This record gives sequence, C-alpha cells and structure tokens, in this order.
Amino acid sequence: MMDLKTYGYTEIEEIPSGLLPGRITELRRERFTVITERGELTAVLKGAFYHSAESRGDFPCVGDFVLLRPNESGESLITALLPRRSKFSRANYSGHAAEYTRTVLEQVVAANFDYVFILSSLNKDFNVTRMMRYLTQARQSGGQPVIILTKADLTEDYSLPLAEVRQSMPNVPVHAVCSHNGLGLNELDVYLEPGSTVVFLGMSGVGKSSLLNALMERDVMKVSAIREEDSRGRHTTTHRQLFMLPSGAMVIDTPGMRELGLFDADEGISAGFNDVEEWFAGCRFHDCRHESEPGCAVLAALADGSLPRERWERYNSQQQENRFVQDKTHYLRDKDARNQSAAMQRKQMKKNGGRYK
Ligand SMILES: Nc1nc2c(ncn2[C@@H]2O[C@H](COP(=O)(O)OP(=O)(O)OP(=O)(O)O)[C@@H](O)[C@H]2O)c(=O)[nH]1
Ligand SMILES: [Zn+2]
Repeated sequence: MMDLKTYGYTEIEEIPSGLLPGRITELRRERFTVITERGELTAVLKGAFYHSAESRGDFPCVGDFVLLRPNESGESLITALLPRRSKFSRANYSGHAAEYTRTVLEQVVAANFDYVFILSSLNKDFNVTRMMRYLTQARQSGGQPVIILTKADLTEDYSLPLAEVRQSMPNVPVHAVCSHNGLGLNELDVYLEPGSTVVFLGMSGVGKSSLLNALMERDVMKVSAIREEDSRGRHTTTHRQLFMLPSGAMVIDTPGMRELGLFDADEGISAGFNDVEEWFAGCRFHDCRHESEPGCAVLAALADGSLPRERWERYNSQQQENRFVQDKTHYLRDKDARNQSAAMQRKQMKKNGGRYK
C-alpha cells in the first residue's frame, strides 16, 4: 500500500468510512486522475459540485487533495475538496460575452504547492521589474517564492545580475542554474524534500521544461517505475501534470500554470493613462475618489472638457478589473471562446449521431 504522505498529504480530519483521500495528478476535461493509497484511480466529480459550488474556484484541480468513493473497476467519485494551503488561479471567460468580463470566473490551475520557482533567464531577457511582478503573484498564492536564474552558461559572469536581484528582493532566496550542464542544481535540493511540491512561474522560453527534465533525469528508472504502477496501463506517451521527482518532491506543470507565465508582466493597467492620472495631483484631497468631492481636479477637467469624458470612462473601466485579469483578457477570452465553440461542435455531433453538420 502506498502512503499518501509521500504525495504531501497531511491528515487533517477523520476520513468518513467508505471514502479515501487522494491527490489529483491529472485533469483532462472532466476526468481526474487521483493517486491514492490503493494506486491511481480515474474519477469524476459528484454532481453536487456542479450544483452547489459557489464559483468555479471550488472545483478541484491538479495538486488538490480530495475525498473520493473508490471504484476499482470503473470511475471513482470525488465527493469533497479538502482545504488548500496555496493556489494559483486564472480568469475564465467561458460563457461570457466580451462586455461582461467583470463577472469572470476564477479557475484554479494548481494547488497545494510549497514553493513557487520564479524562473528568469540570465540572457538578454533578464529583467528585475518583471521578476518583482511575478514575486507579487507568488506571494498572493500562498507558496514560498524562490528566484531561479536560468541559463547561467550563457553569461560569463552572473555575479552582477545575482547581486541586483538580491538587492531588489532581499528576503527572497535566489539561485543561478544551468539545466544543460547541471550547474547550481544541487542548491535546489533544500526545496526538493520528499513530499514537497513546486510550481514554476515564468515567461515562455525561460527554460521550465528544461529544468523539469534536468530534475527528472537524475533517476529515470524511478520515473518509469511510477508509470508501471499506473493501473490504467498508459505508458510513456502520457503527459503528466504532477511529476514525482527522484528526490521525492513533486512538480506541478499544468497548461493553466504555463499560461500565467505567458504574459509579459511588464504590461500594467495604468500604462497609457498618464494623461488621466496627472489630474489626480490637482485634487484637494489626496484620497479623492473623483466622484463628488469639492476641489476635485478631475471633475473640473471633465466639466471644462480638458479631460474627455470618454477617456475618463475608459480609464475607470480598466481600473475595475484587477491587474491579473487585465494582462490576460484578450488571450484567454479568445481561447475560451474557441474551446467553447469546439465543445458545442462536439455536442452537436453527438446529437447528429457522430456526424458534423
Ligand atoms: N544555454 C542554455 N539554454 C537553455 C537552458 N535551459 C533551457 N535552455 C533553452 O531555452 C529554450 C527554451 O527552453 P524550454 O525549457 O523549452 O523553456 P520553457 O520555459 O519550458 O518554454 P515554454 O514551453 O514555451 O513555456 C530551449 O531552446 C532550451 O534548450 C540552459 O540552462 N542553458
Ligand atoms: Zn479628484
């Protein structure tokens, strides 16, 4: 019998009889792969999740600990989501017209990780401001941030960028590594303790896959051993989302987690609104809300037309969405729309008895 503690499980409450705790290692459409003490099981969500969940954020995701009613010969049933100690979410625009993005749904893309590795490469893309933006995201997630400077082989001397990071983010550990020649990787051992879980955050191309491979490759035998346990008989081709490293630590790598890093975090909301924000300095009260306050420079500028109303409204509507949503709006909205129409097509095809119409 496998001990779920290997997967970072800490017993929090008594498990009702007939139920089994497990950790979600993979999620495809509505189908979950859950590792339990009895091995890997395939599971679906109990209907109540769809009816009573207050938001999509209450839906289990990779890394979550759940309770399930096991069924070794078919689909097990996930009956409860156990409390999370950390999470990353993205906004999901499914089912929402562009004008209603204020009601975006939260979609959790990774849960219960201990460390957030913020990856940034030491090549020409090196950018401390961007790292600090990721740091804010990491801190909000509940995980402990660690800065990883990748591709150390590409610079002759990385002591300068290393010092720059230490000065800008004094309380955050920072390490320079090279996934190709292994330099610095042993410094990461302290985070990769058995049972601990890590997620990677960073722009596309910083070397997330390479680092994952480097950390996995130390003991390939163990990787294939994990696949052997797979009761569903899937072997090498499966793209896992929760990887067990030879060290006993885990790395969560979901498509949603990668999306978080896709966006250049340098793009802020107020960028491009300097002309609007300049007026704030003229308000009588420093905490002016620019609604009805006396001596409000914005209201005055709106009244005499020096600040076009349309411009002001645009600024406001942008402010209302949080920065996280802002950075990702267009990309995700398009993507969700595509997914949705694909899902509708499949549904339609089912209705037509397997034919496209
Ligand atoms: N020189 C050098 N190149 C590296 C290193 N790590 C990664 N690379 C290269 O950087 C490129 C991108 O690496 P990936 O590991 O695919 O980056 P990623 O972050 O997974 O990228 P996405 O899958 O797009 O998110 C590849 O060409 C790698 O060979 C390194 O340590 N040194
Ligand atoms: Zn004002």
